[in-house]
Amino acid sequence: MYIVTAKEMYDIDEYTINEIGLEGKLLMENAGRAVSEKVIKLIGETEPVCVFIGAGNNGGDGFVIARVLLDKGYFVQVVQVVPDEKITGDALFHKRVFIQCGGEVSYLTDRAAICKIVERVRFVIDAIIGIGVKGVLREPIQEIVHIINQSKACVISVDIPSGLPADEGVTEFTSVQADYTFVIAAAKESAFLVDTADYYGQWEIVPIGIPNLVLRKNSTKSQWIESNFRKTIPSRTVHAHKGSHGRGLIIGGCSEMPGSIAMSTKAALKTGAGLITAGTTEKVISMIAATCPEAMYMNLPEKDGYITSGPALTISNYHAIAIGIGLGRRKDTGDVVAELLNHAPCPLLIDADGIYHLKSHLSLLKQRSMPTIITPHPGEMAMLLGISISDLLSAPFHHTRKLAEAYGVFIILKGKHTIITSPKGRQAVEASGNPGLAKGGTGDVLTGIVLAMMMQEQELFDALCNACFIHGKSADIQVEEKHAYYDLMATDVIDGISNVYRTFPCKRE
Ligand SMILES: NC(=O)C1=CN([C@@H]2O[C@H](COP(=O)(O)OP(=O)(O)OC[C@H]3O[C@@H](n4cnc5c(N)ncnc54)[C@H](O)[C@@H]3O)[C@@H](O)[C@H]2O)[C@@H](O)CC1
Ligand SMILES: [K+]
Repeated sequence: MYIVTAKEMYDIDEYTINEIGLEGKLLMENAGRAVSEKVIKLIGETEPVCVFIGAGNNGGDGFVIARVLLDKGYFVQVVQVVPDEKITGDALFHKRVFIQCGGEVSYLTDRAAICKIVERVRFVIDAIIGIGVKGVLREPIQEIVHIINQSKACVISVDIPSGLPADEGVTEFTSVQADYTFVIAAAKESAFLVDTADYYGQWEIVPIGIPNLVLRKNSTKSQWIESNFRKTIPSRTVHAHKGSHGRGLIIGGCSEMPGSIAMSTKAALKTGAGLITAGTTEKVISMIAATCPEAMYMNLPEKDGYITSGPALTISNYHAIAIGIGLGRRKDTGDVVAELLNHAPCPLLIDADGIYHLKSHLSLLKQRSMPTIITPHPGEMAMLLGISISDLLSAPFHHTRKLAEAYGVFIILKGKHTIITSPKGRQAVEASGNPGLAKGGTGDVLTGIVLAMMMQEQELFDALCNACFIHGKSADIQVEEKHAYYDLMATDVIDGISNVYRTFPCKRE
């Protein structure tokens, strides 16, 4: 499930056509057929359909769809929204084939005529513009898009809702609001962004015969889905003992936030960590020890209820360390974060208040010889970058990659579409989870899950993706089986980890 920019998609098309030898006309035929199949499943047998067609290859896909539907006996009306001379190349080829097969094409831009057609059909297929859109839609297409959006018809977009940019970073646009989008060959970046994702409606990718190797060669991003989880999650061997699955240390907690470290610790153990030590203040230990009897505890020095650095903090004996949850923002607490950045001899995960302190110690990241992972939400990420949240969210792939590459850090940018980025710029989107997760404590649970995954035998990037998958799927299964978005609690997400392992057993189990 690759994710591409418009340029990457054009490179993929070009390589497939020129190097692999699959002609453009054939790809268009495949695209139109693949979308038609989905459309037929969606609309049933007798519904009249109107296909709106623009000047480029997206319109060419529209002519193929119109032909396939006509051939299957549907009443198909084709509205071409540009003059005849604009239809060229492969699109013109498929327009001629459509007409040869008995199809009729009307060139229409008149508002009244278009309103009349749209009122009469229950389904509109939007093949006006695809990934070739430049800037805000010009007239008369903009008005036609408004008419489509105001109609009661169910709108099915081909590849991308017309007018919507494929790439991140474009903030001004007018777009078709689709109910369904059948995306050609690979997902486009805009399907994962806060301001553009909803225009797609429900969407799915349809393959059109582009070889996988071409897709792989030309994209650096993909979606992390169930099959990735099943393939990469390591099995537990029968000879394993608690030391085989990682000794982890979680540092955090203060008098006001004792529960956070309890949840991270529990989540780490539930995810499969062998041994977890919670490093926190004496008071917090006394508050949480009974809730998590499986954990060990490290009593850390404190000042006014917050952890400070001191000799009690021993860090040499762990496979991975997490710091930040419920830590507080005092300067001397930040010194503990700096100490770990300087001396932690293992992978280090920094979250929550740890990320706040990291802002003053960013340069230390570059000199670490072991990996560092940060798990910011958009507010924390924007703070690290010194930009606004809206700027971050308009181009999250770009901004996270920039920070990851500049500081050699792995980043999990949390959100509806969580983006995982490696220091080399590899990126994955993990999209499980639901609005029930928008609640205090769920980030602490994720930290525990990530720490546990970091200590299992898998590539670190895969481990981070799998952690996000476990967290999101746990919430999804809980909501499917016994909770609602309202009452899902962070502790329910911990309990639900069992469901994830039972629902998606790893292949060797
Ligand atoms: N071989 C290929 O390249 C394939 C391409 N495919 C389809 O082709 C699409 C890309 O095709 P194209 O590159 O021809 O581009 P599009 O078909 O997306 O759109 C280009 C047309 O839109 C017009 N346009 C752009 N911005 C506009 C604006 N702001 N206002 C009004 N009109 C505007 C342009 O004048 C141009 O005529 C994909 O989205 C996909 O649907 C598929 O058929 C598969 C194969
Ligand atoms: K379209």
